[in-house]
Amino acid sequence: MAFRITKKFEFSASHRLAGLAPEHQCARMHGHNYVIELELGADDADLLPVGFVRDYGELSAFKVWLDSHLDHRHLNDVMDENPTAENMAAWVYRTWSMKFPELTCVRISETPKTWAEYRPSGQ
Ligand SMILES: Nc1nc2c(c(=O)[nH]1)N=C([C@H](O)[C@H](O)COP(=O)(O)OP(=O)(O)OP(=O)(O)O)CN2
Ligand SMILES: [Zn+2]
Repeated sequence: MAFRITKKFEFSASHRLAGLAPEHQCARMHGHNYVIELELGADDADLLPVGFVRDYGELSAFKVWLDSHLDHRHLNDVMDENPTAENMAAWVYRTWSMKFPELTCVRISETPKTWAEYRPSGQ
């Protein structure tokens, strides 16, 4: 795709990761100040006449959902899957790609040093 736009959002939440050795630090409940980025794309022919892939302002619906569903929540209570950054990125993609068909990638950061992304093949 020729055009890509991204918008960044933030939320805070706790989690614990199942399936790790008991002494692994992430097996204990702990929290992160998460950063999440949505990437949307369009080919030249699909750019809106105004010159947008999609108006950034329309992504405010995602912020509303984030604040009500994830912010200051315990992610193990919210998600059916283990709340790793990878699983979260894929879950958010599945949840929002219907609303935003231009969605190409979801990126999640748990710490300033780490990023996980979900980008279906071909996107
Ligand atoms: N591939 C993944 N690895 C880890 C995930 C994950 O979601 N995907 N999650 C965690 C923990 O939840 C947490 O993010 C800790 O990460 P880590 O970078 O290991 O923690 P630190 O900040 O303490 O690491 P430093 O080495 O001190 O910077 C773990 N792994
Ligand atoms: Zn963690």
